[in-house]
Amino acid sequence: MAAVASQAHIRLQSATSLAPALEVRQLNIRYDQRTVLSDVSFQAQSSQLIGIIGPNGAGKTSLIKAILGLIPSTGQILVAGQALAKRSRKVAYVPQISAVNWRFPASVRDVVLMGRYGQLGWLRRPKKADYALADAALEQVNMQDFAERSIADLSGGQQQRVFLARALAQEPDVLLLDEPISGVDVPTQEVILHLLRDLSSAGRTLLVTTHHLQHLEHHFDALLCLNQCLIAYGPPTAVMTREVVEATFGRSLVLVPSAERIILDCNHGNCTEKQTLINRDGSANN
Ligand SMILES: Nc1ncnc2c1ncn2[C@@H]1O[C@H](COP(=O)(O)OP(=O)(O)OP(=O)(O)O)[C@@H](O)[C@H]1O
Repeated sequence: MAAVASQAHIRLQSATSLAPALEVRQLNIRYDQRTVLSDVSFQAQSSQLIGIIGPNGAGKTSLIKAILGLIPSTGQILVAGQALAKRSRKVAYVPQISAVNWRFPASVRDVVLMGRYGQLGWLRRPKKADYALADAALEQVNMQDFAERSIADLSGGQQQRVFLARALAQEPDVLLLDEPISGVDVPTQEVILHLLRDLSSAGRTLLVTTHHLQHLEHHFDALLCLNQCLIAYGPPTAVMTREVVEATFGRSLVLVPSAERIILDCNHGNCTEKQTLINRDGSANN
């Protein structure tokens, strides 16, 4: 009997190890009577760093929230081949900083320890091992010297790294990050993007929403282009075609890197539309 049970366990293990780190099947999201995302299906593998792009209102945040089970949706979400409900602790979330209100007093270490609560339950106190994991997560994002500081006293970029540490303290296999490089300066963007690459190199799967189009080719393994449905999914060089960009953003744009800025320019031969200059910090000048 024990042999049969252990064979079944081995079969389950090999089935789940072959499964993608994350699989979304025919996902539909509606708010009230309005569909905001329809029929989205894709797979993400271990060690992949995936950018989610699309215009305002495309459904990027909604996709992340649906994967986390925070909003109702239909379809299937599988984590390592199992239903999200069984593996939810293996999926961590880093919210958009602007969506978080950190006015209540909490130290950086306390915020990072919150990443352990899923494992602890609300009534159990953190143990030595939980503090060790929280401190290790702070070191990973190079914020160990700030452990005793109040989270409210940190800059946006520092807070972003603390939220990343909180997610890491959860020991996730899949990390979902909502605009982690928005609202921070260029050097901090680079620090965060390199951190994300280190995490994916260590075997994690990362899905990252971004409006910073200039980072796409250098930093992401794959892009998921959304505009109320999945327009395209694949390596940046394959995905960033004129047709896909037009279908995603509603007009044809060419990304031209220059030393100081990226020029988003209309690609129609007879179009008189003005250029949009996107600065390296992501802000736009028309
Ligand atoms: N709680 C909600 N109730 C009703 N509609 C919502 C809700 N949250 C989002 N929406 C709508 O769903 C659509 C998709 O929003 P979502 O925030 O997912 O887009 P997004 O691509 O993340 O946009 P942005 O780039 O502006 O952050 C939008 O039209 C938005 O108005």
